[in-house]
Amino acid sequence: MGYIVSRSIMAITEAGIPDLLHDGPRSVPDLATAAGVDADALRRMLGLLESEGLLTGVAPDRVELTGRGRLLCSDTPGSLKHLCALMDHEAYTCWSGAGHALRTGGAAFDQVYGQPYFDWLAGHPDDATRFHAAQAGLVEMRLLPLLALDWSATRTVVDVGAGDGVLLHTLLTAQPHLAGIGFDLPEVTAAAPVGERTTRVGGSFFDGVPVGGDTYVLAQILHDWPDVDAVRILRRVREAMLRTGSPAARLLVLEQVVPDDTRPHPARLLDLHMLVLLGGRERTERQWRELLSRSGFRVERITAGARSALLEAVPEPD
Ligand SMILES: C[S@@+](CC[C@H](N)C(=O)[O-])C[C@H]1O[C@@H](n2cnc3c(N)ncnc32)[C@H](O)[C@@H]1O
Repeated sequence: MGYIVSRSIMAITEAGIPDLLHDGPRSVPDLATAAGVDADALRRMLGLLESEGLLTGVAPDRVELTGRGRLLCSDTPGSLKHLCALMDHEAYTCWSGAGHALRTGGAAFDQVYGQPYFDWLAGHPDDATRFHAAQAGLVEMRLLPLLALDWSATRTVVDVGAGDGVLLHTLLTAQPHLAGIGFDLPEVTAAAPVGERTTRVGGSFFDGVPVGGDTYVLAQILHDWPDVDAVRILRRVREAMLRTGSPAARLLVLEQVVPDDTRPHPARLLDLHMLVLLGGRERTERQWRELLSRSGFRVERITAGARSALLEAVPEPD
């Protein structure tokens, strides 16, 4: 019955309740009026979330967020509000096909919606806008390991699967000597804002990626795909790097690393979500090393980050 908790968190967040509690405690009727929701239903949902440690004070009618609950506010550093938007709608509905994923090892989304997720997004621009905005909202934490790197040997960075381009924009703002190429599907690049010193290029990374970069970034891309496709993407990136011939060529992969032990870890949940949504997977360190080696890369370093690990690799020569 865990989804009753997660659906309640999504409903409360979508109704804007955490932001209404941002400045301090409020009564349930006051909150219900401000959010335009039913006061009795709100009290019962808040009661559940109080027992989950997200807030306090439902019975005395002085509702207040806890530190965990604050993660649902828009302006909390590392806010998870965007994750709620990302896990809702089609990302939630496709879990009704979890049995299909279990039987076949492939995406449940394709069975429930009749086509692969990124194809479906291309035909549903409003959902695509929500998806890319939610991804962009999570970039702030995702790119922290990138910002800590030495960028002095890089002139041009190619963000492969750049989405809205927020990661590239933030990186270029922090490193004013860099130019950027944001590469994604044509319909995504067409809808994305063009930042300063940035070129947008549309195409599929299964056909090839732009040449001309010293550093190539793959942020939350490879986990969308099973190994056979991830290797195809990595080989395309390596081809572009070898054709460019930059002496500073490096690949930066921002992804989860699934722990080898049995302790609970968000990467385990994301691993199954990638399976059900896309037929993809999260990987252990050993699996990452094997995948990159099979694709012609040598892993130089793996650094743990707050929300994503950073894998640094260089292309092996032909
Ligand atoms: C999980 S999002 C990651 C976005 C971004 N890198 C980030 O960290 O927020 C995956 C991205 O891959 C893009 N994508 C999917 N299939 C693609 C393809 N065949 N060629 C290029 N980009 C693709 C999607 O449009 C989406 O922007």
